[in-house]
Amino acid sequence: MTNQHSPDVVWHQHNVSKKARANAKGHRKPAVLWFTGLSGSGKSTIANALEQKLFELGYHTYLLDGDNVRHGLNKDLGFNDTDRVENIRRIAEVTKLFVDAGLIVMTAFISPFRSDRQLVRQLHAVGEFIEVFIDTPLAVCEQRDPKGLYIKARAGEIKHFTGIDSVYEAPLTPDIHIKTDEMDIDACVSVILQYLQNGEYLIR
Ligand SMILES: Nc1ncnc2c1ncn2[C@@H]1O[C@H](COP(=O)(O)OS(=O)(=O)O)[C@@H](OP(=O)(O)O)[C@H]1O
Ligand SMILES: Nc1ncnc2c1ncn2[C@@H]1O[C@H](COP(=O)(O)OP(=O)(O)O)[C@@H](O)[C@H]1O
Repeated sequence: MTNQHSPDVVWHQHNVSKKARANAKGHRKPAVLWFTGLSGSGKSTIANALEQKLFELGYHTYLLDGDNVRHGLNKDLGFNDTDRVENIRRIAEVTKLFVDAGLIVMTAFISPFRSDRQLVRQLHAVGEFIEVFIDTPLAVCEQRDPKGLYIKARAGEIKHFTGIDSVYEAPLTPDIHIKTDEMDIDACVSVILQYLQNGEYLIR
């Protein structure tokens, strides 16, 4: 592994492995559940409910949320395409560290570009990246408008708003496909838990 800006920096191999860290937590294997979908689709709501469920079952989880990360690590970034790409690139690297720590990670970012989500998948080992498409029609998101952002975007007060004047590229083959206009929150969480159980991520 090389760093193009600092070719003399070498990668350190640690004595404690990712697998050992995961097993110490009683996990079978770490993973990142990468939620993607429009604003208001339900990413944060479902990821939160899922995290609570996993936490109650005794798993060590961490939830990275778009709004929160943009208050800290990515507070220098806006919503033009270049900044969104950099936003996802940094988050991807953070998820890699958390997965290396052996955790079950959840992320709730719009992550509108297919190519970026593909890059995140490639950053992780096979089976560690689970793309969760929170598939909610724009009209439903707009009706919900939990933060009042769509109304502002329609009024031209927010520029580059996803689904209005900025693109959202829906996943073509997501690992998990959730339609929130057809299932309540508990049912959405159950579908994801079932996937984790079937994939032998969970042992209890
Ligand atoms: N222009 C524009 N477009 C989309 N969203 C906007 C915008 N401006 C602010 N917000 C708020 O920021 C949240 C999305 O941030 P993300 O980091 O997830 O976006 S991205 O992945 O970089 O596209 C998003 O949060 P969610 O509603 O939870 O998706 C919005 O609350
Ligand atoms: N089945 C469902 N799954 C997720 N959210 C739902 C569902 N039905 C209604 N909602 C509501 O939709 C809104 C989704 O908002 P939020 O989770 O903040 O979306 P996002 O994080 O994608 O922007 C919340 O007000 C939530 O209560």
